[in-house]
Amino acid sequence: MILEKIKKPNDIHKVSLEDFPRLAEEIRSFLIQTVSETGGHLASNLGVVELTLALHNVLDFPQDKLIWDVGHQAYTHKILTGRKDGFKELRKEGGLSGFPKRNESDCDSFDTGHSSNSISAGLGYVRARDLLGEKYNVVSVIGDGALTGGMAYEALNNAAELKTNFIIIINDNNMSISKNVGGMSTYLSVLRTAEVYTGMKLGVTKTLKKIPHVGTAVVDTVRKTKSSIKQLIIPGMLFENMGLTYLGPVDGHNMRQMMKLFNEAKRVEGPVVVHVLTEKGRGYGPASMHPERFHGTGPFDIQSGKTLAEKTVPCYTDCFSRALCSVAEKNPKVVAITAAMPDGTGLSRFQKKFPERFFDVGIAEEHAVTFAAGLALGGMIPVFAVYSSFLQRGFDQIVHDVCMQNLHVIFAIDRAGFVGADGETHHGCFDLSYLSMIPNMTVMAPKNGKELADMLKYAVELDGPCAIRYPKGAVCTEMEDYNEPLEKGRSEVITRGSDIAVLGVGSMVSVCQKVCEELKDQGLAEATLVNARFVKPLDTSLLDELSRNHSLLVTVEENVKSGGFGEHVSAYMEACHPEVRVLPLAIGDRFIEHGTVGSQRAKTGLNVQGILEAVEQCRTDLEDKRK
Ligand SMILES: Cc1ncc(C[n+]2csc(CCOP(=O)(O)OP(=O)(O)O)c2C)c(N)n1
Ligand SMILES: CC(=O)[C@@H](O)[C@H](O)COP(=O)(O)O
Ligand SMILES: [Mg+2]
Repeated sequence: MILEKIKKPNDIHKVSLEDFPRLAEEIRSFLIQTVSETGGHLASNLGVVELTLALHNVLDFPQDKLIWDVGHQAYTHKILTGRKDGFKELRKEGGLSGFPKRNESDCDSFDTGHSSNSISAGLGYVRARDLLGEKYNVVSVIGDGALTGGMAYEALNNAAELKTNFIIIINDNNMSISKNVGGMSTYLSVLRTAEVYTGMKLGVTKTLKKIPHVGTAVVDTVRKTKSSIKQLIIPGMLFENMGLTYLGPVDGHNMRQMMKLFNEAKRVEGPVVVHVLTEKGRGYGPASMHPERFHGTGPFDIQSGKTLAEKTVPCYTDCFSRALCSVAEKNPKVVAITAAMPDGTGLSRFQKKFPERFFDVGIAEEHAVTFAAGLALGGMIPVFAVYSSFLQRGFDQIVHDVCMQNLHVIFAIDRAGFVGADGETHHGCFDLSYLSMIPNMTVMAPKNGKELADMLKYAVELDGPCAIRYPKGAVCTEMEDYNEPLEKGRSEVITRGSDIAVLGVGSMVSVCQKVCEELKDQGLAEATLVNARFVKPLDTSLLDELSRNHSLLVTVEENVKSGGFGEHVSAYMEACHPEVRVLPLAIGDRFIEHGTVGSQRAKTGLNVQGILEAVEQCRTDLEDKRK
């Protein structure tokens, strides 16, 4: 095994070029075997094996800086930097992260997880390097999907002014998670067939030279200008016209060609774009045939490619997906938007049923929000289905373009709360805070799948901006008999008791129900259980009512404490009912790394045991104070 020789960074330099294809094969077998057991991002990683080998061959770690956009494709980089043994614990608590992490290795130059920021980060490194008079290479690797995100263009625009070396690699596999979309994707397709243009270029040169007296001079002049004759033939040489050198396209599975080009790129005094063509899922039949299914996968059977999930339980995404189609059938104004995640958000079903009312805007959450604002003003009812953590990108647009104009835009926010194996970059634990502080916004969270469907119907009828946030994973089917009609800003009381009231938000309601049962089993008076339903507007009339026969209100939410539901309740109670103690339970002021959702909830005290302990502690404090 050649792979056995790779124990630490730069060991690749000891491998002879002839052995590279075998090494690539060994890495692919290792990746397939490992990910089939642990789950992870397989297809993208299989596509960049040779690209990573070629890069490692021309770079030195840790002094050179390699920044992987999104970072889901950095497995080979991890293997080549001495982390192969860690793959047994890939994405598990305390184990190897699925993304680059500076605290995991000094060969990881930037922590990533969200897309389209690698060029900005790389450019920052370049400017710092030059200011400090240091000498190292900076390489940002960005996928064709990530290149649909606005930040990438802001960075390219800025990078164009550089006079020193900065290598930007476009890893073009003609796929985002799903089929890539938009004009840039089309443009890359044109460049992909550049051999055709190379042929034409020679042809045109010959033709020009045939023009009597001036032909040769024209060719020479064009050659001498920076623009090169290529521009006469390739329509819109976007990168070159901007001031970046464009090299490629090069076969991303041909290591010799890539290394030659990378070495050339290192010599360019300025920003250089190297266009590398790769195949997503390469080397594993099921993944190359279904790259979207193997983009991120759970454990699977290598032979058949089938996932090993014991049984398929319906998830919130599925529930949302059906509910949306149902409201869209009744209301032709309902349109749906995704930022490159039709499968993850469940919009694929809508896309099939209502193709003309479906919009995939690429990985462009900021644009999606303002696009929705325009749709709303034009008379449609847009539903932007998006993961909580990715919506963070669109914050200003929510404030400025949607809420300030009080527009009827619906945000269907998936993956709200902990997400497990993807870790801190992907948790949706800020949305309750960053949404509920914006004027005009209504913020809801359903206790179960049935309520999610009801909230969506309600949101379509409502006017003004509105968000519904729901968690990753299996849908809660408990408490389905509790389904009072939704009323703006009104919570739902599930059980009425006294002394202690437990107010849960969304995913935490079923957990709170178990807490109340436990409290009852402990011989305490029956606690009141409240399904908050609305985080904004706050149900202040219920809080007034609860203040009459409760001494303690416990709020529980899968969101950071700062700016969350609990803080809003605390502020109100302090102002209006200071005699009632509020115990806000939420995520503390820190990032929670990868693991299982269960362990992440336990770590932050958001499980039955954690809540009971906090309540017990609080009651003891109250008792002590009374004495
Ligand atoms: C801001 C943001 N939105 C959405 C995502 C989800 N996401 C992760 S990878 C990906 C597709 C990336 O495509 P590409 O850059 O071409 O990489 P490939 O998977 O093809 O290697 C998407 C949409 C994300 N990580 N960050
Ligand atoms: C890398 C990335 O951002 C996505 O692939 C993400 O991991 C998808 O998460 P889900 O598996 O929850 O859809
Ligand atoms: Mg791609």
